Amino acid sequence: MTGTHAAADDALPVANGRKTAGEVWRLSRGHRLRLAVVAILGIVSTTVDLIPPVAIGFFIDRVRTGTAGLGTVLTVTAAMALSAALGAAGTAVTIVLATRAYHAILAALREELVARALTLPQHTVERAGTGDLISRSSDDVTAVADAAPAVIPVVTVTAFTIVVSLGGLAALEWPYAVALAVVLPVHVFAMRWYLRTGPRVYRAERAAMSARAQQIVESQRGHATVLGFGLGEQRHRTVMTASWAVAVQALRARTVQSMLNARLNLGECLSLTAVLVTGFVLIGHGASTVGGATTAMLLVLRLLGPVNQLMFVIDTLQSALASLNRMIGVTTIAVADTADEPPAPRDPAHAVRLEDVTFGYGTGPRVLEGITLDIPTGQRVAVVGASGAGKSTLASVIAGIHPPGTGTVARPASTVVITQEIHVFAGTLRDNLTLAAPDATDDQLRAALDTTGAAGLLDLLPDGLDAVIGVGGHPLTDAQAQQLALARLLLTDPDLAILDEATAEAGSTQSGLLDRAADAALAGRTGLVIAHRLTQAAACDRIVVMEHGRITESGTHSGLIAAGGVYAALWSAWEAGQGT
Ligand SMILES: Nc1ncnc2c1ncn2[C@@H]1O[C@H](COP(=O)(O)OP(=O)(O)OP(=O)(O)O)[C@@H](O)[C@H]1O
Repeated sequence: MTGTHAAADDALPVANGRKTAGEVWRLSRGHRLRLAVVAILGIVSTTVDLIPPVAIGFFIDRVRTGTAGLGTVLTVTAAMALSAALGAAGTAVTIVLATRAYHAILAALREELVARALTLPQHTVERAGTGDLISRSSDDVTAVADAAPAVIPVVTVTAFTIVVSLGGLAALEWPYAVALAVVLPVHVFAMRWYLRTGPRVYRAERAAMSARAQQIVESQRGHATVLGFGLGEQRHRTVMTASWAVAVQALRARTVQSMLNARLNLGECLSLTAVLVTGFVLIGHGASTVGGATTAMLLVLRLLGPVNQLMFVIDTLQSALASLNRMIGVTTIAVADTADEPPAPRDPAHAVRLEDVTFGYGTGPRVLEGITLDIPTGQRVAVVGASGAGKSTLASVIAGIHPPGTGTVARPASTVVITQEIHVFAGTLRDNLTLAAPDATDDQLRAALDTTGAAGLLDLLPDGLDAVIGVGGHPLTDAQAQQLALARLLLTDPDLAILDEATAEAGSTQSGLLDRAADAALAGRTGLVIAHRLTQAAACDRIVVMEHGRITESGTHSGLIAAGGVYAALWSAWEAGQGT
């Protein structure tokens, strides 16, 4: 990947300045005519703005030589009024056009970012942390959009004012331009120092914000676990530490800003002094008039105002650029990096085939070791084992969510996984179902709900399929959400269905209902069920037992009971537990 770097091994990439410039140029296609009009209007309105300093100098000289009359006053006043009106109108139009182009380009970038984020494989997002991606598509987009009102007027006006004012100063008397050129390096050094220091500080601030978002998202996502294990205090401390890191980085950023102010004040003082002394010497030698020196001072003031303003918005600009680099970092992740491993060629009689598969998360230890598994088409296999044995990881590797470390995985192209984390999208019940099958008719949607035992949901919701569910709508219970997911599975009609603890959350009254729903959803297709309740496993064609990342037993329920191994022991414990 070129033009981007990852802040840490697992972090999403961040584009460098060159890459960002290239991407912005590409996204500006379609707006270039508008940008050209911005440039022309900007130059013209800034040139018109030069009239007042020249008119004031002219007026002072007339007064000093006693040649000023009512005509001079009227001419100067009219020129200044005309310049103010034309300059203001031209500048306003320039800013409006520039702002429109800015937001149009940002909207295009945001669309690309969201489209890319939605196609990133889960393992890439998990490695980087969901918070990082969320922060880039929320905090960073906001930072870039919020920068517009402050940055656009200043950057557009300043850029043109600098060019035009410098030209005007040189045309007046070259020593003025030379005097300014001598002290200009102070501004340049201030700018260079800031450009060197600012992005680093702002990047660190944004990274700290990402880390904080990640901690908050994890605490909320794992709410049940946090409560279950009494981790509230620990999570609170973790979020506080992450928040404090944001505060420290924000303080650093504001310190850098204050140091910039000090440098700007020094530059301003030196520039004005240099031009004032030059004017004094030139007037003394008869090379300039008092009016000319006044015009020069006014031009320098005109120039310094925008230069200082530019420095102040560079602060916002740097922050926005750091965010822009992070946004573009996501959009430019190479497709090859994100493409899931294609499933190995498969034998139609064997829906799933794993050969000597190993897997570990990131640089962590292996959690799957030497897994060889064959699931004939149409067979329903249950995976059982202790917590942490690797069942969910195996399901993810089979589903293609995580590519295997070594070994090969073959699976049907059409595979659907249902995990405990079922997302109900904010929208109608119909929207939530047609995600899986956009062309499904209402009858088909109702039939899917009926098959998964969720037809009663339609009676509960007065608007039926048009009822709004999810955030801001009718809340669904966990069991209803699972039925919805199973109905989506039915509508997708995949060759392989993987149910990872899909019914484990259910209470005892719901579990029978969900077992039947899962049974109906799996009917007639190859299934892999990560079973926590052994009755679910017992109903499968075959059971594989996992221990410490390995498959240690495999067989039918009765065969494994007869073998008297780990499964038999688990079953006895389960039966004993049910009896109490
Ligand atoms: N995203 C992850 N990053 C790092 N380690 C992980 C991740 N997910 C799981 N693990 C680790 O991998 C090992 C296997 O976890 P896995 O969730 O696959 O087990 P499991 O048998 O499904 O457990 P459970 O029944 O508790 O869900 C565990 O040691 C777990 O801590």
